[in-house]
Amino acid sequence: MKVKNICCIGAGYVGSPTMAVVAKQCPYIKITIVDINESRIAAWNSTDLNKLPVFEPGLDGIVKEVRGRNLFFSTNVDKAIDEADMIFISVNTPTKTYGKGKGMAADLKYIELCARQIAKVAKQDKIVVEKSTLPVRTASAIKSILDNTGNGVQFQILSNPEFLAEGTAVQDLLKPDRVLIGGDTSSKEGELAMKALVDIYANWISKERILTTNVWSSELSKLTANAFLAQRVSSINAMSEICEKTGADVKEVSKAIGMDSRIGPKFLNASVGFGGSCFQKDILNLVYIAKSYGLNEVADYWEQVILMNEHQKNRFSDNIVSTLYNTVSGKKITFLGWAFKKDTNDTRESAAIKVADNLLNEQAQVSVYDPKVPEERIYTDLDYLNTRSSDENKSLLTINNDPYKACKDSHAIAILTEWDEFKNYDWKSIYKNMQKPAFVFDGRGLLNKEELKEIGFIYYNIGTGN
Ligand SMILES: NC(=O)C1=CN([C@@H]2O[C@H](COP(=O)(O)OP(=O)(O)OC[C@H]3O[C@@H](n4cnc5c(N)ncnc54)[C@H](O)[C@@H]3O)[C@@H](O)[C@H]2O)C=CC1
Ligand SMILES: O=C(O)[C@H]1O[C@H](OP(=O)(O)OP(=O)(O)OC[C@H]2O[C@@H](n3ccc(=O)[nH]c3=O)[C@H](O)[C@@H]2O)[C@H](O)[C@@H](O)[C@@H]1O
Repeated sequence: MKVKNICCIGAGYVGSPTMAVVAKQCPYIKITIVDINESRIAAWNSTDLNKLPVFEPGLDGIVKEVRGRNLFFSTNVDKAIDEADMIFISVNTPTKTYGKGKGMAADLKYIELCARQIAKVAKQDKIVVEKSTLPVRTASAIKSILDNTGNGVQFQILSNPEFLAEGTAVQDLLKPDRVLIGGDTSSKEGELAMKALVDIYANWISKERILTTNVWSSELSKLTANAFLAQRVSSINAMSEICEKTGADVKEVSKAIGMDSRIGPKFLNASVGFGGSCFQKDILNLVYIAKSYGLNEVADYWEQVILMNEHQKNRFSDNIVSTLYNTVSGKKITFLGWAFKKDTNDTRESAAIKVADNLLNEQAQVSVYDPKVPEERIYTDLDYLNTRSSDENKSLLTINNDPYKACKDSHAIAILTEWDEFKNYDWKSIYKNMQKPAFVFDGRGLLNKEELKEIGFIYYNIGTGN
């Protein structure tokens, strides 16, 4: 079967870049991305490419090329489902905030709504692809809903988790390390459905990189990959604290261990803590799954990755307070960066949020500059914590579109995101306009320590003694 019409439910950070790249590489497939969020769809349809809801290097060019050709954004979910041969579900699967599994399990209500809607609308056989990250065995729940509430048509469920990282999404999609497709390997229909999806990717990805497995292995591999990646960050962050106490330098340690080909050099940058919408959520989900099978030691093992990450964020803000003579009350502290990593406007679970909250508890005046994150997003992130009223957050935290103004008169600068532009600032002029002594707390090991010290800054880096 050759797929000619795709519907993708969910126009977020995954659905839209992924489908834009599929549309670019497969001009013969008509793709409609649908979402219930009208303003998000309107923004994807905006003629001003700077207004696209997701900032990703290279994405605007691709959207310009394919939008209106074979890629469409719409709120008409039923129509797109009806017309499609293959439907990708790429909706959010956040941590549950209520009921059983609160704070740990994945909330699958959006997934279930999609399944019920597909079942209601579909009048011909469809292949349904799980693109969202899901707990292992979710495919059986989706299948049960589709088979029991559908119109008697046949559904094949595939798992096709996404491994793109934000900030490099386009490159990751064009040249993935691998594509993973899980399906029903025991039936002819299952094999055919998998082949239909393999054939789409094979338009630009070599067959050796397209891996097919049973559906449970595919679902679990996604959670496993994120757990391993996050574990590496927590591991190097744990070493960073030992480095600070012993005079070792975490960058040198990373380099030394990374040259061992069994360890490898990537993902060994010590930081203020990992953020992003998925690492924490997916590990919590894994911990919940382990606990639900009574595997308490397994659950505790993975939970430690999150606990270490919390510790890293707290110890960063604690260090700011203790270094500034044990009080930051009324002192201006400037945050350079709010996004959870560079080259994205995404702030979900960004370390900056927790660090800001801790400092605001100490009555600091926090001033924020981020090149891509809009002002209202920053306040929404803080308000979501419910630590203090929205008015209080607004009075304690200010946002500035000019980094030099953001830094003026501050006692300390904290680097929360590794945006490249921070390296090229005129640090002499920033120093001149700050309170003295002027401190820099580099949560990303981004700046040139010697240069800053030469200017007069007192400079703290994660993972090096002073
Ligand atoms: N953000 C990332 O880098 C990655 C995310 N993932 C996974 O992909 C999934 C989606 O993540 P994001 O794109 O970041 O989420 P997102 O929150 O940016 O986008 C999800 C979209 O789905 C829409 N939606 C929810 N229910 C709907 C429904 N019933 N009908 C139509 N639209 C609906 C929402 O309005 C939202 O716009 C999650 O499971 C996530 O774990 C996987 C790999 C990378
Ligand atoms: O499922 C997902 O959502 C995605 O999660 C991560 O991608 P992402 O969160 O976009 O970004 P990463 O580059 O993995 O960074 C995550 C966090 O770890 C931090 N990090 C990363 C690497 C490192 O060495 N040190 C470090 O602190 C980053 O600053 C960031 O806050 C994975 O890398 C993707 O493969 C996966 O698809």
